Amino acid sequence: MSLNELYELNDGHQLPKIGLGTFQIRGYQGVDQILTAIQNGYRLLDTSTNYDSEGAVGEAIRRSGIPRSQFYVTTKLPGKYHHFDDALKIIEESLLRLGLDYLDLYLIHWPLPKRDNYVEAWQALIEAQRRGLVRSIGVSNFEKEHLDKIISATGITPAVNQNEIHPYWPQESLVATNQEYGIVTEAWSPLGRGSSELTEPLIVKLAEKYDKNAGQIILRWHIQRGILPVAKATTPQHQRRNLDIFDFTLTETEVSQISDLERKDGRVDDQDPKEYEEFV
Ligand SMILES: NC(=O)C1=CN([C@@H]2O[C@H](COP(=O)(O)OP(=O)(O)OC[C@H]3O[C@@H](n4cnc5c(N)ncnc54)[C@H](OP(=O)(O)O)[C@@H]3O)[C@@H](O)[C@H]2O)C=CC1
Ligand SMILES: O=C(O)C(=O)[C@@H](O)[C@H](O)C(=O)CO
Repeated sequence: MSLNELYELNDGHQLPKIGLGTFQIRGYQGVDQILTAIQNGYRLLDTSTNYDSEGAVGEAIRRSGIPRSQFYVTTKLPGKYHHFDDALKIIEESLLRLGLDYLDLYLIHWPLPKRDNYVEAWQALIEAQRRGLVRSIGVSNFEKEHLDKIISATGITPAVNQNEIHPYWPQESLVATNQEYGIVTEAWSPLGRGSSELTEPLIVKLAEKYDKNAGQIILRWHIQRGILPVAKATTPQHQRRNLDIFDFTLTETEVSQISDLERKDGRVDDQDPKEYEEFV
């Protein structure tokens, strides 16, 4: 397996095995940090209208001098735009902010089931794909019941579900559901947002065994579970190391041992998709 291998999506498109998260990477400094990541080899860039980093992502792509066709750009629909016409307009706004004429992947950021407009939002994404604004469409933070509802209402299965996944929150059941439905799972906060997961004795022991660092062990665990981690890294050394995870293999037992680090309160920020309301 190598960095150049791609995940195949259920709509015929592809995605790299790992991406760069851009939550809180913005402004001129953000452009520099994303440009460095691109120079270090990242081609999948994950942003969101909610992050206010779409401008920095687009500028870094332009400054890189690398053809747009080599990038995989993802952005996401905020909850306040879960209505059909609004969603299509904000997708166009994202394209304007990024300075691109299509998106590779567009996700509903959160289902917001209390508001219960996510089926209408999904219908808008289907229309955006039909109009050629986006290549692939997917969801984020959707659980089985939310997936079932949009699939039965429209007959269209998302290509991707981006979920919170890290060693304290491995989400084995949801990952299995995504797999059963032919949906590629992306992991957000794949490193537990740089928390104590990186100093867990098991992770440190495996890092020594494989002559890697803790972040690389965790990212390798995602890859061997068939998951696409979207890891944020502003430090150039972290950026480089996080791509250097394709020259070793954890044993099946080690993969299971890392999953066993699960905690009941393992979420990074207590964001339960059944309850969570976006901050805007
Ligand atoms: N769909 C959704 O609802 C959500 C999506 N996301 C997406 O997921 C992305 C990643 O999640 P995020 O919450 O940012 O957290 P991550 O789990 O990616 O952790 C990022 C932190 O880990 C540090 N780090 C990165 N690599 C290493 C390494 N090799 N060793 C040690 N530390 C390391 C970074 O430091 P440094 O910056 O110094 O390199 C940073 O502090 C977001 O940026 C966003 O794109 C996030 C939350 C929710
Ligand atoms: O970063 C994102 O994509 C989010 O959805 C945010 O909610 C993030 O997880 C967060 O923690 C904001 O405080």
